[in-house]
Amino acid sequence: MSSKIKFGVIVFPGSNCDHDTYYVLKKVFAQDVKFIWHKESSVGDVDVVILPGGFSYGDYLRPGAIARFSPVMNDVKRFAKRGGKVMGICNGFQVLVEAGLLPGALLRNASLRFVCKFVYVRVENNNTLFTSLCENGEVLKLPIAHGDGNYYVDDETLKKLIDNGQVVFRYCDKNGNVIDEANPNGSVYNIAGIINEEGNVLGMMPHPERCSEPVLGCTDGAKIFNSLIYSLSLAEEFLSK
Ligand SMILES: NC(=O)CC[C@H](N)C(=O)O
Repeated sequence: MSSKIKFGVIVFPGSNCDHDTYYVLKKVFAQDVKFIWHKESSVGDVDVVILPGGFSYGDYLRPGAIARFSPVMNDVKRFAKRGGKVMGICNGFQVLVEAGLLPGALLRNASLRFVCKFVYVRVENNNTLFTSLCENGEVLKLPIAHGDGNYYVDDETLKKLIDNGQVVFRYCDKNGNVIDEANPNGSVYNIAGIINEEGNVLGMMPHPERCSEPVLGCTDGAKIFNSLIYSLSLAEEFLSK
């Protein structure tokens, strides 16, 4: 496996996981990473765009509702449309939904409280770029920290998401049982992460960048970044032959 994958981490005013994401990709996974200020008109020459966690525009109005108008978002849409890989983590997921790159909405947590803790999610589809090194049914332990993580989608779209394998992660207990008690925010169908129909845009509420090295007490997040890096490197190797 040859060259490095080029990541771009978008920085909105109020992003606060941009540096964690940059650090993890650069230092833990030894990939190429650059920050992309939200006022840029282009994401430039990158393989993957990451929309990081945080409180873009202070979560005013609704999380992600203002960030979606940032100039760079036009190019993120263009990039995604032509197959570019996009990953939204927490606030990034909220921005992707507001921008219409993923279906549904992220509502206030059912508890009306900010929830910050480790949760378990079950991998529902390992046939994605982001989960290729996971098993179907595998349980990952990941941290969440959000006030608006309550994923909502109408019944018809939910059925489509399920039928198409677009539900990638669901909140579960540590044995992989998807139960109400394991749902930290009231998300419909215990959804913690989804992918678009084309398979190149992923949004997830948990933070893999906060649990990708042993010093942080958990390394399950690394499985997601490693899957992505592995999948893209394989594709690159294949195309170069
Ligand atoms: N960790 C984050 O990205 C926070 C997400 C978001 N602003 C919320 O509180 O819902």
